[in-house]
Order: sequence, then structure tokens, then C-alpha cells
Amino acid sequence: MAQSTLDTMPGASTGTVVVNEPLNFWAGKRVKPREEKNAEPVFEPATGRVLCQMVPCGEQEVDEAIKSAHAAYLKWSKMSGMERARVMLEAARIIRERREKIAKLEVINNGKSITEALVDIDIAWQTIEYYAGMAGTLAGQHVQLPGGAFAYTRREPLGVCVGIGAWNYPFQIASWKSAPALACGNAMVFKPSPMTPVTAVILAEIYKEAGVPDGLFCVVQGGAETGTLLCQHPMVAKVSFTGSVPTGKKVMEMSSKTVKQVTLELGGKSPLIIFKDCDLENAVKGALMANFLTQGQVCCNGTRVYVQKEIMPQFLAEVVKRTKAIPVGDPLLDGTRMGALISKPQLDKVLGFVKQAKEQGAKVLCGGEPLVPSDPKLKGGYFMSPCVLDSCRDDMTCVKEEIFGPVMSVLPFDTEEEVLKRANNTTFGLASGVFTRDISRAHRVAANLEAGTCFINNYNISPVEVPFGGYKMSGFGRENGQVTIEYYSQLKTVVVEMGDVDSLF
Ligand SMILES: NC(=O)C1=CN([C@@H]2O[C@H](COP(=O)(O)OP(=O)(O)OC[C@H]3O[C@@H](n4cnc5c(N)ncnc54)[C@H](O)[C@@H]3O)[C@@H](O)[C@H]2O)C=CC1
Ligand SMILES: C[N+](C)(C)CCCC(=O)O
Repeated sequence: MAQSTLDTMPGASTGTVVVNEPLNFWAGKRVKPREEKNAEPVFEPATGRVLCQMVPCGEQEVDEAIKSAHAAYLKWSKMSGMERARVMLEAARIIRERREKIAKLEVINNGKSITEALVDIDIAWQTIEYYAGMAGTLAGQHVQLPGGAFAYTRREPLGVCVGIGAWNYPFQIASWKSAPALACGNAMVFKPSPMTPVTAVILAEIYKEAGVPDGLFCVVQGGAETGTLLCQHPMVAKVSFTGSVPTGKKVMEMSSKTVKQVTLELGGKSPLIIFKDCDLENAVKGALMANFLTQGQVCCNGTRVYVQKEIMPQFLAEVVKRTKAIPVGDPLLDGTRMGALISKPQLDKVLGFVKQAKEQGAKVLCGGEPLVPSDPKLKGGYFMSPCVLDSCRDDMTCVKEEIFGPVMSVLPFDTEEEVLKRANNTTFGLASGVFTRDISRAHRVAANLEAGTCFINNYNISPVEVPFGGYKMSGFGRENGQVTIEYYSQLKTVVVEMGDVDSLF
């Protein structure tokens, strides 16, 4: 019964799926909304059809979920790291076994191509596997003190952590947040974006099947109001948030009231710098990877593409040729490389950015138009043709603001010194990239870019072993890599006296 949506996936095609099961999950099972009155329709981006209803959780439901998570935390945190690891490895195995079905459901809700969704699901189980591997290694330090006294530190969990996700990587974000949280002995209550509510609950079912205590990973549905309830709840120790800068600021402010720890993964407007001594074919491929994954709706995209003047004509010719050749259409077909944007308002917003760019003097070399695929079932979908903008200047809106759509802005530059200054002239600092064959230049540029990640001669690969997160207004804290353990645990120092108390009084 619990698996029924997933079980319909093998035969499912675009335009056919309806999700009727409850999408909340706590105390070890799916939970029906208390009342349906604030239900919001959720759309299938490729068709514009209603996929399901998202009913936001109210105060009482949020409270129930948090209490069930707390009860699970009391059991889970007492288990050894190796015991937790075994359960997490089983969860990773189940995800791997069901990767195609989960990816298909993700596509139907999100609109991205099946090829990309499969990669997302693979990254998800790898994250859980990676942190399972670390669960048994968590340890403190032993420190010798004078007179035979000593101290030791214990790495302890925080308690109930909240995860709040964006709509661009629904299942992957839920895994990126829950895996390190659970490895450290915490419980998590996760709220997906109201636009992509259907796959987080699948993750909750899988954790349950793998053997976590009931309540350890809960899912509550809702938007800003439900998110606010989570950030204000006194039993929550930490909030890990992925989303926009304005919402991130609110999350931080609300969390400050009860001094909750916060991780913020926010937006970006990342620079990709292409020097004339690069391998041009790889640089072009890198620029496409930096701009067009998930219809360009990726926080770390390299959307300001700085190209050294001497190679600009060759670069543009090749990038435009390849952009025009991207197959846009039914995201469930294997040959498709770009699907639909998340919503009609998002599509209109992105097209509005292209219009404004033209008004400000940018030249559209290709795309930037609404697209209606020939398949009649896709005519209500939110498709557009991927766009390359030339003749851009640093002061244009398309170069300054995050577009979150398939729009690449190309800018010429002369020298390394100049381009570094221009690249860093932004309040964001999530990622960056550089293409060059000069090894010294590559590392010098990486060292001077103000961003949490710098890709050298590639872009947008995200192995789970390496930390991911922002500088400046792109946020703080990290996801992935060993360091994330620090963001989901706290150190207790235990000081042990072996002699008499040397009292001053
Ligand atoms: N750095 C990163 O890892 C990523 C950042 N993003 C950023 O997210 C944005 C797009 O995602 P959206 O979902 O539109 O962002 P958003 O900020 O509108 O929403 C993100 C999440 O926060 C929730 N939320 C909204 N108001 C809230 C409140 N007052 N209190 C608590 N939670 C609240 C939403 O329901 C959603 O789950 C882009 O700006 C993008 O750059 C997106 C993906 C990854
Ligand atoms: C997987 N990757 C690197 C393309 C994007 C991950 C960050 C995000 O959630 O937008």
C-alpha cells in the first residue's frame, strides 16, 4: 500500500500519473492531512496537469512530527555508530534498487530529464552510503592534563534537526541533509518545497524499511507558514535550509530566537572564466554543464561566462551550435536533454529576464523563447529554448541577478587581474570555475575567487566526498564531505580529576 505510487512507475509516462496517497510522514507512517482546506495544486511541469494536492501542515501537525522525531532521537542517539551505519547502508541499497522508479517520479514532479534525475538519485544513495561509512568513525579526543588529570571530548548529536528544501533537487536535497544528520545520531523533520512534495516521503519510507526507529526521518508538507512553525519550534536544535537569499535571512532570524544552529545553502551568480589557452572544446562543454542542467535552475550554475577576447568568436560559434542542438521535450524520454521549468511563473520570470537583457543591449544568439514541443500532450508544459546572451556588460540585470533558468550570459575580458576583480564584484559567492592549461594560473585564480567552490577545467560535478557551500550571501555551513559532521554534532568536554581538589576557598 505504502509503495503504490512508486509501483506504478515502470509503466508510467508523461501525463498519466496522479498521486493520491498522503504525503506527510511521521511516527513511522504516512499521515493524512488533518484538514484539506488550504490544499494547493501541484503541477506536472511537462504538461501543466495537476499531479496532486499539497496540503500544508499546521501547528498541531508540526508539533506531532517534531515530538515523534524526538522520541526516535532518544533511541537512535544511544546506538553505536556502527549500528547506525548498518541501517543507513540498507537504506542506500534500497534506493539503488529502486533508482529508476524514484527518478521517474522525480521527473514527473520536477520536469528535469530522466538522464539527470537518475544521476540525482545515484548521488542521493551515495551520500547515505558515504555518511554511513563515517558514522562508525565519529570520535573525540583524549587530552592529558597536569597531575594525572585528563580530559576527553565526546562528539554528540544535536537532537531534532529540521531540513527545508528547494524544488530543483527534491530527493537529493533530502538525502544531502538527512544522511549526515542521521549518521551523527540526530533525527530530522524535513519539509520539501510545496512545488515538489512527492519524493521526500519515499525517502522516509525507505529509511523506515531499512530499520530506523519510527519518527527518525519525518516529512511535513507546506510552504512559508509551515517552514516558520519549524524554525520557531523550541524542540528543534538546528535548521539546514536550501533556498533563496531572502528566505534564508528569515530562517536565520527566526532561528536566532532560540539560538538554533543554522546551515544556509542559498543562491548564486557564479563566474566561469575561460582563458585563451584553454582546451576550447572542454571549455564549451563546461559552459554548457555550468548553465543548462535542470533547465538552468541550479544554485551553483556558472551563469556569468567570462571569455578572453581572442577566443570569443570561436567560443560563441561552438557554444551556440551546441545549445541549439540540445533536445528539449518530454523529460521521460531517454533522448531528451532538457525538460520543463518548474512552473508557469518561473518560466515567465526567466523569459522576462531575457526581454530585459535585450532592452539593456544584450544580443540573443539563440533561444530565450517559449517552446511548444510537437507532442500534443506537452502543449501546456513550461518549456523554453535554452538561451545564449552575447554583448553583455557587468551592469546588466541578467549579469547581476540570479535568473534560475537556461540563460547563459557571455562577457569578454582582457586580463587575469581585470577578470578577477569583475568576477568577485557580487554579493554572492557559491561557486566559480576556470578553464586554462596554465597550471599556475589555474591555482592562482582559484585562490583569488571569492566562492565556496572553484572548478578547474570542469563545472558542476558534485562528488559526495567534497564539501559544498557558499561564501558571502550564498550562505554558510557545508553539505557533503567530512566537514559536514561538524555541522550536525557538538563536542562535549569531560574533565577528569585524579587527585584532590585544589580549592582557593
Ligand atoms: N545553495 C543551494 O544549495 C541552493 C539554493 N537554491 C536557491 O533557492 C532558490 C529557489 O528555490 P525556492 O524554493 O524558490 O526558494 P525559496 O527560498 O522560496 O524556498 C525554499 C524553501 O523555503 C521554504 N520557505 C519559504 N518561506 C519560508 C519561511 N518564511 N520560513 C521557512 N521556510 C520557508 C519554502 O517553502 C521552500 O521549501 C534560488 O534562489 C536558488 O538559488 C536552490 C537550490 C540549491
Ligand atoms: C548537483 N549540482 C551540483 C548540480 C547541484 C547541487 C546544488 C543544488 O541543490 O542546486
